[in-house]
Amino acid sequence: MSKRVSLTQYLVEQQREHDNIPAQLRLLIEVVARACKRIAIAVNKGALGEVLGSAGSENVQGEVQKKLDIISNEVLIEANEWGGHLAAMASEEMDEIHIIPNRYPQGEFLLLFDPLDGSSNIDVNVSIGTIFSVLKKPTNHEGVSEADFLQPGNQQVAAGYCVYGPQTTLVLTVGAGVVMFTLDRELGGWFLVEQDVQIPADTKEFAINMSNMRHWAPPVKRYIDECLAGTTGARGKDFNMRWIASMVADVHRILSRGGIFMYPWDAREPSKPGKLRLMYEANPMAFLVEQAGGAATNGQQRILDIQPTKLHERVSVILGSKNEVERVTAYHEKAGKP
Ligand SMILES: O=P(O)(O)OC[C@H]1O[C@](O)(COP(=O)(O)O)[C@@H](O)[C@@H]1O
Ligand SMILES: [Mg+2]
Ligand SMILES: [Mg+2]
Repeated sequence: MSKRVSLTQYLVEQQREHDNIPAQLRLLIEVVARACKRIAIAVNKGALGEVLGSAGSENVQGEVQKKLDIISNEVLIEANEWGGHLAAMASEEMDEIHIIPNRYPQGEFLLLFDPLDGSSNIDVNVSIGTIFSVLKKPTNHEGVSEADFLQPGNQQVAAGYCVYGPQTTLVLTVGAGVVMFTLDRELGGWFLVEQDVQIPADTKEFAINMSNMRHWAPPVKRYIDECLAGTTGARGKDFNMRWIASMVADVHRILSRGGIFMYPWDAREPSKPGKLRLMYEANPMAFLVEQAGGAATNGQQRILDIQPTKLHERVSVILGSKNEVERVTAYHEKAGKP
């Protein structure tokens, strides 16, 4: 068997040879990876660990929280609080930002996460995940506030996710391509399995929740109608469809073999730009997808260029294989908003 490269080894080598991972960021990524390992263990125990089912509470977006949403959030907070790398954290499951308490050393980074993505799949034993994003705290003032988090995604210094599926895999970018590490449960370590991940520019596979079709805007309807028409329509080729309902798992498939993922604006709640969260879901995934040669827009503009106005902001998401994303975006441009 060829020599295995561990996550630590990979990060240290990147730091030494390419100077693209400062020591504090490397340590922060390792802490997040350790937290994901703990979440993976809890996910794996399932009913035996009494982690399934609803927690009986609601988060700031009015969604019912699952026990694992709360457990994963607590694991990430606890693991990252004392390390000295962070100034504050923000989570899909917390109304407000979590400032690192004074009793711990303060760091220069901000960590944002969707602790458990794909909550509707927890109890049915389908792949779920954790998504994270790292920003630098602005240095022009003392202390930290929510406003410090409101940076466009193009300011991210690292982003990634962990997918808890048949394998537990950590996918990471620090702005120099995308790498994947799989957890070896016996050894308890992460090992490099994929380097320089690339998304093919063309695809014949789309992912969208088709049950919302009647609520879509015309450009999305046009694109999907053309895919469904297959060889008999404008595209002249047949398409396949996949929808896992865990963004992490759908994006992981796209990073592995290409495809397009869409959770567009729809008319069910017209005042909301979309279902997915800009800061915890769209930005980190857009960073990864672009770093793998793909594209990510909200139909109007590059997701990474959106200036957030609030922490829990939602956004329409179209991402994956470049040529397909550009096609859907062009359909939006022709049609005007949304
Ligand atoms: O059930 P729907 O409407 O198809 O939504 C599925 C989408 O919702 C999400 O589960 C939202 O994430 P959370 O589970 O973190 O709330 C995405 O992962 C997924 O793409
Ligand atoms: Mg999510
Ligand atoms: Mg979630």
